[in-house]
Amino acid sequence: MAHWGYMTTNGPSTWGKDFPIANGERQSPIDIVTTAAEYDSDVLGSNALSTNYTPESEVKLVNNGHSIMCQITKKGVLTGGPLGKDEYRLEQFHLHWGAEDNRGSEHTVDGKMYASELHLVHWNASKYSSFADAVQKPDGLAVLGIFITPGVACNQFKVISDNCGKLKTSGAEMTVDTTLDPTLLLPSNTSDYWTYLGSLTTPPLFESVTWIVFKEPVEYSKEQLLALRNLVDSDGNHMQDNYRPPAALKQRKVKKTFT
Ligand SMILES: C[C@@H](CNC(=O)c1ccc(S(N)(=O)=O)cc1)Cn1ccc2ccccc21
Ligand SMILES: [Zn+2]
Repeated sequence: MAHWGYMTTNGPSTWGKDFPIANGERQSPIDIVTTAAEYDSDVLGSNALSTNYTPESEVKLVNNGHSIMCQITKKGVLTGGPLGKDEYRLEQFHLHWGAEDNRGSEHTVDGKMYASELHLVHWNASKYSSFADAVQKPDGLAVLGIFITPGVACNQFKVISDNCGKLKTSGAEMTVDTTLDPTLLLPSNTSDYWTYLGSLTTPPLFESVTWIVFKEPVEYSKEQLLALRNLVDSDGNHMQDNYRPPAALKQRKVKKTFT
């Protein structure tokens, strides 16, 4: 089978051929209709979402052919909010972006697309033994979605944007000898978010993700966004517009932690 991607010939509209779950009941991303989201005080009340990440002492970057990914080696824990007492372990983070600032995010807010979307991927270490074990379980994964909008540079993201040029080709990997604190990639307000049950947004599209999408976007500079657009994908083209459009909400409710 032609490897999946984001071109006309192998993009999101073709994924259902090899991955029938593409038309499933809990697919991601979705359009977040803000007026339809339900305020849920017990999601907020019982225990606030909390992150406890250990800064990486070196940064392992991989161009995996459809995004740039940072592999996490230190212990980082996400818990609380919709995750209850379960502790989810940070595994990796990566991004999706557009060829221009008017598109690139996967989730949309009342139809609005942001220039990019950062995903911090976690797996349920309270219930499963590894990422591979958790990846197909309905409560296996939790992903933090952070909207990115053009503005001032994000200092913590510099180690990635400054090295995209060296990760040009698909399969390229590198280790940068510098620290990175994933906490500093999050927006300042991590209390206000939407949450719903969804899936991986790329094949195999497993329906195993509790999504937590922050309301407040983070700013990256134009140069940082341009660095992403200069990456090359597995077909040797510029890696851009690597986002899946919103899937049907079907019988799901989106919850929000703010009024
Ligand atoms: C999950 C795939 C690899 N994909 C991901 O890990 C992944 C993570 C997050 C997102 S997103 N954009 O939703 O945040 C998308 C994909 C590997 N893989 C394929 C089959 C398979 C079977 C067992 C273990 C791993 C397996
Ligand atoms: Zn993603």
